Amino acid sequence: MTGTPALDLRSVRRVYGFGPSATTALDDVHLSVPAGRFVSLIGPSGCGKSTLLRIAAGLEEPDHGTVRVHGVEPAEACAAKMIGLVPQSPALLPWLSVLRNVTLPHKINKGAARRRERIAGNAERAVTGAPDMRELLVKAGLGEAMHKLPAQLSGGMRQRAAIVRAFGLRPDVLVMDEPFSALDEFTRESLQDQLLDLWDELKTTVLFVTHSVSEAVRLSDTVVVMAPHPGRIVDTIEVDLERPRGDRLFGERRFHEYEDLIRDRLRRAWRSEAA
Ligand SMILES: Nc1ncnc2c1ncn2[C@@H]1O[C@H](COP(=O)(O)OP(=O)(O)OP(=O)(O)O)[C@@H](O)[C@H]1O
Repeated sequence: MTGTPALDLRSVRRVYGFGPSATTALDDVHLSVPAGRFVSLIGPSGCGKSTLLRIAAGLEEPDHGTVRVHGVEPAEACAAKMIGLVPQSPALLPWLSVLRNVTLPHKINKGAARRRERIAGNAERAVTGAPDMRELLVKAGLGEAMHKLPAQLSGGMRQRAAIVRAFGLRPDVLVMDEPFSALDEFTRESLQDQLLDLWDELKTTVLFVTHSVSEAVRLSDTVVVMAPHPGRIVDTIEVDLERPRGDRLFGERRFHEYEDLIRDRLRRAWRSEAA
């Protein structure tokens, strides 16, 4: 897959509604993400982050422009289960144990592996198959909880289960829409650690929406700053901090310099809107 970006959006435009009440959610968006990168989208409310995610995940089509996922159209990538989605609140099936919830997608999507193999250059990932879900649950701190029902878990545990489930199909691209926004700070940091561990092990490309500057810096290789009216990309910042990025990172000057830089770019995005 060398050379073909995991995600490639060119001149993407998305407008909701018509006439004077139309909203340009995305205007002339270009984004190319090499395979294996962790990219965060950050920006004021309404700047089109979720719209961009939905378009990248094939849940919505742009009005103009092209989108490719490992060189193919999002619909084809979806059919081959190359794209995983973690929404803001975890949608687990309440009558199934955690273990059955996370293994279910693999069971019902067996045909996807064959489709994936047929997509040029993608055979290598497809044949490696699904990771051991019990092992992933243990890694995510859910070893004791794997036979419990979702209702018996805390919010943070449910979100961890949803992340493990998304990784279960070994998606080439994982899109995550503010998955930790409803959690307290400590749970959030612990989930960031676990997400980074899983990402490091499975080498998935991640597109992650967040409102938290420190979360974006801690997790990402690249932070994409967006501005609204019209929704657009205004800055792309490469985060050149060593990995693994444990708690120690919070004490490092360079970490805070990146936070300051991104806050400054966000302020400019706000000002450009107000002007
Ligand atoms: N289905 C829709 N119909 C009409 N307008 C929509 C629709 N979805 C999004 N929009 C509008 O498009 C713009 C971008 O919305 P989007 O949800 O992508 O922004 P966001 O950056 O994710 O916002 P937030 O941070 O508040 O979640 C907003 O003005 C929103 O009102």
